[in-house]
Amino acid sequence: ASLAAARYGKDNVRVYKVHRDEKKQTQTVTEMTVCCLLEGDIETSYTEADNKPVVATDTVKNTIYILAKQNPVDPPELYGAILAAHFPAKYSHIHAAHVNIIVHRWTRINVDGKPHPHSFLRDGAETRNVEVTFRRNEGFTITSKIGGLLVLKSTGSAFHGFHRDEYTTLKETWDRILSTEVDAQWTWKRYQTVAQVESDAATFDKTFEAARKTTLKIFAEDNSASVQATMYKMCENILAEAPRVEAVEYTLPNKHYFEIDLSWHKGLKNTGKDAEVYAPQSGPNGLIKCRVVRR
Ligand SMILES: O=c1[nH]c(=O)c2nn[nH]c2[nH]1
Repeated sequence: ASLAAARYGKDNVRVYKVHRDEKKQTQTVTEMTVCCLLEGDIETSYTEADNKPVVATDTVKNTIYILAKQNPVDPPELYGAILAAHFPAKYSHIHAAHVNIIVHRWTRINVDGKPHPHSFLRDGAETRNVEVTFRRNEGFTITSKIGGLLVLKSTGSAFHGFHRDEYTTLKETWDRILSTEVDAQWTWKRYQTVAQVESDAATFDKTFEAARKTTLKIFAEDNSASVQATMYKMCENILAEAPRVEAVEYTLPNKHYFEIDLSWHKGLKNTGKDAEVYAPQSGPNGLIKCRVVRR
């Protein structure tokens, strides 16, 4: 047998950082969960029980905290790049690092119409995520993500004209509930240095906000012919708004809400245009994926 691939490190490293603006008497917080995995000349630690090449995962964890203290943690793309580049720079036998960051929501609380200086709420399980791979002599591959953005529309969604045969029972519909949990990501043109990533810092934030806004706008306004058709429009818009983005990928579960026929009860009408009470389904669910690139 031989080792075909190997990477190791620390996962689920929870990090909180506060920024205190003395002048404005306002504090800002960031909370994230970090995974950092290393690749390099580490084969003998697997094949010969030789621990000499092992930078301990505990050391990786310590490094995550130290670099969070010494560097900005926002945008996560920049902190991810600083962290990923650190290991090949520090350890000549480590050639690549893979960093995954999940940024959790702490939205500033508005009290009596005013943003509170140091109080926040977790308004949803939605996260902003980043995946950074740094490989010596190759630079950074950065992917930015929206995770877990749960949306529903009560109409404005149809699904008809699909293929029918002896396996098909699904009825066509011109008016259905559409609900999904948006998992969207966009991959940037390769960066060569941390300085180049830093020079684009504002672009990462701007693009995240634009992608989120576009997703919600198209979800709401598109008279959806299908999940496929609506998600393609989202991807097209993001590519148009972010010239440095090379590809956009969406993964959308179709979280079904089924009509409940109640006509057996005294002829109670609750289907078609009379449908009001539905059964939300945990599963099975549709799962629709796409990757859209520039022509
Ligand atoms: O939007 C949809 N796309 C599909 O492919 C599909 N299949 N069943 N329902 C569906 N809805």
